[in-house]
Amino acid sequence: MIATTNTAPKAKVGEVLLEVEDLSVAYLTQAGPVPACDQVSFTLRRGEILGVAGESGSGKSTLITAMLRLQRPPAVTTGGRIVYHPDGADPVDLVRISERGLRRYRWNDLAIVMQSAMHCLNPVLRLSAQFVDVLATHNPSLSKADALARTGELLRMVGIAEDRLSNYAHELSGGMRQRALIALALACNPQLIVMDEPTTAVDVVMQRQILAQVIKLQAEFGFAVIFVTHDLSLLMELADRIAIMYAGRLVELGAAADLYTAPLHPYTKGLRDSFPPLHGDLTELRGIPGTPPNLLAPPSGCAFHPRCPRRFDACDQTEPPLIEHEGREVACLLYGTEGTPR
Ligand SMILES: Nc1ncnc2c1ncn2[C@@H]1O[C@H](COP(=O)(O)OP(=O)(O)OP(=O)(O)O)[C@@H](O)[C@H]1O
Repeated sequence: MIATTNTAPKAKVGEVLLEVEDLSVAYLTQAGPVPACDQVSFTLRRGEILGVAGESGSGKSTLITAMLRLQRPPAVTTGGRIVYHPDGADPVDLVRISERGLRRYRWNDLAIVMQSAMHCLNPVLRLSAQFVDVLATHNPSLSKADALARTGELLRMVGIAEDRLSNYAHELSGGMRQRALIALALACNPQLIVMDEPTTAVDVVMQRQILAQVIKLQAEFGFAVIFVTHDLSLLMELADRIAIMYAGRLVELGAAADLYTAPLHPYTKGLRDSFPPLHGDLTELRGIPGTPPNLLAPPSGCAFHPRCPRRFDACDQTEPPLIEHEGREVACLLYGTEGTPR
């Protein structure tokens, strides 16, 4: 009998897992640094599902790749800390830990499912070989037969029949590849799975199905999830809390239902009104006029002010800090330090 899957002990659900503090990441381009992630801070608890939403180019992928230190040049982490609290051990700062030290946690504790499933699976290896490789690396004493049995179990968990074990990546549909990657991410019983929205090869219905499966597994095993998407209505269904990014900054963070039903930031409201609600009557969709800024030359003050229906005089001069307001965090001058809307 091989060890079955188990992850974060349920009793620990709610404890702090990760603290991201003032994380800044820039792409050092010939035209100058692009501050794609600018002093982002949030705390993630064990077993929590955090959604990260924002338009294309708002810095979501930059944030999550930097969190696991998987960014590639020209991206550079220019400041901040990512404090990971391993189960039963002292916290570590993932920004400063050695590459070797980091390897201990990456995949074992902190797994990521990237946007492009096709490119993450090895095209010349059968699925079975890829899983056995990963399992053997993390548990050298596992026999091949046990590794294969465990692979079958992992694939079943994400709804892939075992007869796919001998398939190559190109023989799988986009949705299956995505599921296979999720199974691979689950292989080492992680504490956290970070998922970037699949942008190609998976339609919206398939995306919902895959996510529903992840949430089911999450409920069973208790790992935390960070899920990145454009689609706020999807997060409203799945996430405990939602973080909204605009031009590399966190502009609102709060409980999913609060943020969706009563958004504070005008950008959050615009984003919400750009997607059809999952339930209820169809309403007219209103996009957000204008386009996200060029981060090489961002607008002065609040980066959203040129597109904001509620801007006032100070908005093009003062960059709003992220403050606490009505139980959530928001970066908008409409909400003063006294906590009252102006
Ligand atoms: N290799 C790069 N060189 C320079 N700038 C980059 C590079 N990659 C991304 N950027 C810039 O960084 C910013 C954030 O990009 P990022 O991909 O993180 O956004 P995103 O919210 O994940 O977008 P999407 O939803 O389209 O994936 C954008 O302005 C983008 O143009």
